Amino acid sequence: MGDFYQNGIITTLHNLSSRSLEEMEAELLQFSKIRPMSLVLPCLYSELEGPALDKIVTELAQVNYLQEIVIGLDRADENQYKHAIQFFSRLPQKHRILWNDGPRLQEVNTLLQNQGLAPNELGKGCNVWFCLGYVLAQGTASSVALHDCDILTYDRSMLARLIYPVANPSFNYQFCKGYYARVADNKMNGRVTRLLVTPLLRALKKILGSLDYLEYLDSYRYPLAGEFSFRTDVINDIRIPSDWGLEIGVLSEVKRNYSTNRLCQVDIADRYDHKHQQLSVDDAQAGLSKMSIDISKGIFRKLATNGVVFSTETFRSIKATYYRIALDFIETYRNDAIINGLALDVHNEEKAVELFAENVLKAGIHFLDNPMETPFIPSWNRVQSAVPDIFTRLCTAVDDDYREFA
Ligand SMILES: O=C(O)[C@H](O)COP(=O)(O)O
Repeated sequence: MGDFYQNGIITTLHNLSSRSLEEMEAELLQFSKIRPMSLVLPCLYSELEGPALDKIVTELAQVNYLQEIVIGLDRADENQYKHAIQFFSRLPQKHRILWNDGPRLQEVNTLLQNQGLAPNELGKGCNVWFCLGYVLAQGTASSVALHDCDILTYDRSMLARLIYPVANPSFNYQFCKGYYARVADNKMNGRVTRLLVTPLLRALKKILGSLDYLEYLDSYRYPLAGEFSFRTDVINDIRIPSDWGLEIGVLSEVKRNYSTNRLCQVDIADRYDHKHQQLSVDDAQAGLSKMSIDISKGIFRKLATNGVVFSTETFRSIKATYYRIALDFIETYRNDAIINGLALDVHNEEKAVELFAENVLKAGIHFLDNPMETPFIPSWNRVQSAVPDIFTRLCTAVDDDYREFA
């Protein structure tokens, strides 16, 4: 059991009791009569062959309060799509798979591309965007949860706790972010969150002063968590980035659209482990290196829309300040690890910080050189106004794929 401290400017919902999952699920089932709930699962075909997703599906098969599950399937050919239909067939809930690479959804994509409305980068952001469009098109869910498909420590209480704050009709939340400690195999993980995001936010506060946006982002205990939930109307007006800035981008968008007392975070698990990517020191287009560049660019871009003026010199100071603060954080993490009997490889931590420091500067310079570049996919409101029958096209494509191959 943790503490009950409220940090920052959004509500934190802690895990303070040993309340049974069954009791919580019984409540969720009641809520579902007033607020039908949907789950969105963005996944890669390779995750169907990995160790996490099979257990996730087994757990989800026991959930009785979900009205539908929408699975976004990336990087699958026809046979793999057919296999996916079979793989998910043990879900008793109504479920649909968006075969993103299939000819029907590709045709929808081309139509959007011709109007300049399609995502300009493939990946999780694009996958999530199409899934959310499909949820809107169905028009029946009023609360939606979304989580990653590589969670090795998944159990269905994660979903119950994640969706509860936006499912309980007596709560006023529009958006809720999950948090947890990424500790596994006796190690502290979450390298980008611990070593890039938190020290970068602290460095920016030191240089730019205590801006509302920075205080807000710093309130999230795990800003990069891929687990969040929201009321369906949030989808209409949200612009999400197609790159690794997805998580931070969603946090920025909900802050722009709602007052902070409609936003919260919830403790969803004691432990969390997932697939780990390479640091990728030699390739800025891959792994945690690309992630750190996309995230830094996303934060700088958002600060610019809040009136902050950047120059090469500012970015040099941000890099230097970030570097110093991040090194101090390594010491903090090291001591936190020691008191808990965990391992922490200080050399690897410093290697990551050196790379992230370079990338903070790279991201800054890139932003100055390309001020008009935007990874944002248009909101569904805008797409609907440009292509009024987009939802019918989307649903028809997904349903026809299913009919043809199921
Ligand atoms: O959450 C993070 O910081 C990144 O996803 C990297 O996580 P990892 O260090 O646990 O692989």
